[in-house]
Amino acid sequence: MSLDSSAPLQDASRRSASLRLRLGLAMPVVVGAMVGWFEWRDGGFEPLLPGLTHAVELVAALSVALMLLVEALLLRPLRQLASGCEAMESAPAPQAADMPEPRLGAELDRIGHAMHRAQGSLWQHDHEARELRRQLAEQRDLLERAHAALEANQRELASLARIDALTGLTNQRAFDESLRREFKRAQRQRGLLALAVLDLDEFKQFNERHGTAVGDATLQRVAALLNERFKRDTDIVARLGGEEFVALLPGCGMAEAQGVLELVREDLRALHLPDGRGDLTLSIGLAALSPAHPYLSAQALMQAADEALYIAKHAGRDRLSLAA
Ligand SMILES: Nc1nc2c(ncn2[C@@H]2O[C@H](COP(=O)(O)OP(=O)(O)OP(=O)(O)O)[C@@H](O)[C@H]2O)c(=O)[nH]1
Repeated sequence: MSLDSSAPLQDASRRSASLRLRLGLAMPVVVGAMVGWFEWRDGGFEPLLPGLTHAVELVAALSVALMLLVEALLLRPLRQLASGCEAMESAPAPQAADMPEPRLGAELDRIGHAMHRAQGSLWQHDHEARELRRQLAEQRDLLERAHAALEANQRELASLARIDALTGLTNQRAFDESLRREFKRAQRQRGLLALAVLDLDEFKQFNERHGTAVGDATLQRVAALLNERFKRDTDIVARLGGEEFVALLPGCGMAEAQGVLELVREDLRALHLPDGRGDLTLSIGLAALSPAHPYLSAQALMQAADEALYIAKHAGRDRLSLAA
């Protein structure tokens, strides 16, 4: 069954022509009636009769004018609308693919896609930034730990720089500082300060007989002996190097120091460490600062103790020699 799509349009066109015809007939009647009513109201039908021709002309003119007005304002637009509809109806239906997308919709779509891509990109950047922050925190943590380890190492190094690695005693550098400090203090306070230099006898032979490892162990035992004998907080025992030790005894005079040092010599002999000639022995040089026996400087006191040691060695070793 086929549908005639032009039928409603033809019907509308027919109704438009019929309307025009009815208006053409009704208009003179309506206008005539109106003119008649105005004439009757102003003076009845008597004055109308002589001017009938004039009235007919007036009705005809007004009817034509009204017809033209209706034609221009109503009928012509209606016809144009009808022909427009007719054209739309007769045009082939556009395929969906051929239909251009509305411009606004396309723009909104493009903006939507761009925003979606920007959102993805922002999310990616945010993710990368978080990852970078995490790595940065890790690196900072590592750096802080490395810094702490470095500080600990530096402290240890500084401490090692003041300590003899083999015996754990104060080393020469730290001892020199202590000697200068204690000497000045004793001078200022007119106090006592004893300084002993202790040197193992014939230690070269001892090493050769027992080996360096035993020699090392022996140096450690001597260090322990000295630590045992010089226990006061103010006592300072150091290893100057090789088989040479020192004991700095603030507040200690010559006689008191001599007594303790003789005990140290006995302690060592009691260990019975054979060196080829007999047991290992010590030679000691002792010097002491006192108001009665001043020295000009810490170096002078040290030199006096060294000279006393030299005398002890040349006097046959295994003895304590007092500085003059
Ligand atoms: N085992 C060991 N031996 C050392 C160390 N330092 C120095 N010596 C040794 O101590 C010996 C010192 O020898 P010398 O300076 O001739 O003195 P000595 O043999 O004790 O002779 P005198 O001092 O004159 O009695 C050398 O053989 C050094 O090698 C050490 O740290 N460990």
